[in-house]
Amino acid sequence: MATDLTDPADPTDPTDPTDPTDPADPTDRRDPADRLHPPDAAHPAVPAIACTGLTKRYGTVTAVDGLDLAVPAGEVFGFLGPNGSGKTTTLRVLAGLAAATSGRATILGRGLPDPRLATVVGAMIEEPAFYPWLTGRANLGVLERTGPPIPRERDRVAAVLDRVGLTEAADRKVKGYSQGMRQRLGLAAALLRDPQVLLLDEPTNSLDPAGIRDFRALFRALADEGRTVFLSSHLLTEVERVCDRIAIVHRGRVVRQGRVADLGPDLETAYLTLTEDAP
Ligand SMILES: Nc1ncnc2c1ncn2[C@@H]1O[C@H](COP(=O)(O)OP(=O)(O)OP(=O)(O)O)[C@@H](O)[C@H]1O
Repeated sequence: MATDLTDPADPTDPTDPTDPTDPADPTDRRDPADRLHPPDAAHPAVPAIACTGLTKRYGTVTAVDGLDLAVPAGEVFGFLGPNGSGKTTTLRVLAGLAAATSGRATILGRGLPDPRLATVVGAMIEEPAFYPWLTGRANLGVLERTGPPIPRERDRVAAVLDRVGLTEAADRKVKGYSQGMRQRLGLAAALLRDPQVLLLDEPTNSLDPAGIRDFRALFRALADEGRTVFLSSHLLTEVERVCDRIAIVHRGRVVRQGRVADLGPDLETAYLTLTEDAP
């Protein structure tokens, strides 16, 4: 992906979406997504992720159908829905891997697509691709050298390998990795550039119980650091344990979003009721 190193706060940058307007100003009639700010996750008025009428069609298939979403910064947000309801497609659009057919999406106030987001968004979507004949550490080294700039840290690769519990296996070739180890390496790759927003597609689906527990703690720690973790999942119990809020998507639309506690005592019942005519 091309990298634009333009200073986002540079007033001479014509593409700079920074807008000094107070986002809480009730007299400002513009679309909230147009009242833009520097990419600052700590700014409470700017949702980390916002979608308005987001639509993605593949030929005659409408994968995402007018999806509205608001994900606050600094939280773990669960994106739930039946098979084929549009979760991965939404994540692909948010990660810049697919273009929306219509509608609007912003991350940290920046309208998509925006190449500058490559430095503040980390993604693990579908099966992460790695060179099988290289070690996990070497694969991350390739990403470190080829992508957008990386935080100045003595050994960033070692730090993220440690964070996902892969230090011991770091010098083994990826072709010998289990599914769960690949998933850990995928998360390490997503964390490499110290992102403010993480987009994770079913990040725990190959992990053993200890791995799920470790990832849960990691997601919470990332959110406590002010980052936003947006994850899709079918594991309702896990989502209940780790997420602050959720959205339930059905046939490409959000049918419910809010705090987990507000969905009633039983997330499974709420989910099944809202998606009962799913194929
Ligand atoms: N590249 C594509 N070409 C055509 N149709 C696609 C493509 N990608 C997704 N779709 C269709 O879009 C719809 C949504 O798919 P998507 O993968 O986003 O669902 P999902 O909610 O992630 O499903 P799952 O829970 O099974 O992973 C499905 O009908 C799927 O067949």
